[in-house]
Amino acid sequence: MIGMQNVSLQRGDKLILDDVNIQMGKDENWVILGRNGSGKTTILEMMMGYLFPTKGKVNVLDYTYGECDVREVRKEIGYISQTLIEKLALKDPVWEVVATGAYAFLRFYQHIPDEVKEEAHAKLADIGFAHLAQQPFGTLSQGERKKVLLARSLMAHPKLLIMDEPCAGLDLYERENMLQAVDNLRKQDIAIVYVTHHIEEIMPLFTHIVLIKDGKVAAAGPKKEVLTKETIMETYGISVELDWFHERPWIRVCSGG
Ligand SMILES: Nc1ncnc2c1ncn2[C@@H]1O[C@H](COP(=O)(O)OP(=O)(O)OP(=O)(O)O)[C@@H](O)[C@H]1O
Repeated sequence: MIGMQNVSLQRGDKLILDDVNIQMGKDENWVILGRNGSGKTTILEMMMGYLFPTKGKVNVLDYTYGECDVREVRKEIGYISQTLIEKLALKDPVWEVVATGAYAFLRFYQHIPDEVKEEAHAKLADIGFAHLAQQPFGTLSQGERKKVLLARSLMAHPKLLIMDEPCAGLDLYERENMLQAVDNLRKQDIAIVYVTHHIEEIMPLFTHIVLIKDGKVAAAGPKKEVLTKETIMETYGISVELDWFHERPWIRVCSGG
């Protein structure tokens, strides 16, 4: 599904990624964890083909970057980030914002085909938002906007969905609501790559974790092997106790770093 082989990225004197090797298989859903500035977003941007490595190779789906048309790859990937929310039209009705996902447009300037309209309404109904369809996007809460973005990303029937901190800034209720929508994606044939700062967001659908430290892979593999109090200490420099409850990891901090 995704392969990064000996990937490094140098910007001036700074080695942002240092010999990163990650192999994400089909039927696996991955979480990327790491401290601020460790290189997580840089990795996502390489997966999207927005950034190219100074060394190494990146394969996504059946494509190899550098040997394919990046626009073709992007058609098969959904990308959810705060930056995208900021670019969408706040005055447009919610269903229209969802419909733009079918073409990766930011807004429509032409007729929207009936079947696209219908699918947008159906996607909103799937997340329990049929009642919000006509409301201007800008009037929604942050949590509602993020769920709408999720519905929008599914309009293009992506094979891969990349999510950069989709729960950032959400209250407990909105976060759990969003996480449930993410977990429900298990019913669809989509591989997910998810970046977060919050370990408890690792929902049961996630199978694998990669820990990034200072631009390097500190550990990668099946979630229960990779996520331990020792690896958390190594990555974050904080001593914790870790418990799995309802197939989600929860941490208790023992002492500051
Ligand atoms: N063009 C650039 N020139 C120099 N350094 C850069 C450049 N772009 C990013 N960086 C640095 O690369 C590092 C990794 O950034 P990145 O945004 O990938 O981190 P992150 O793990 O996503 O962080 P956060 O969790 O805070 O979002 C940071 O230290 C950042 O300052």
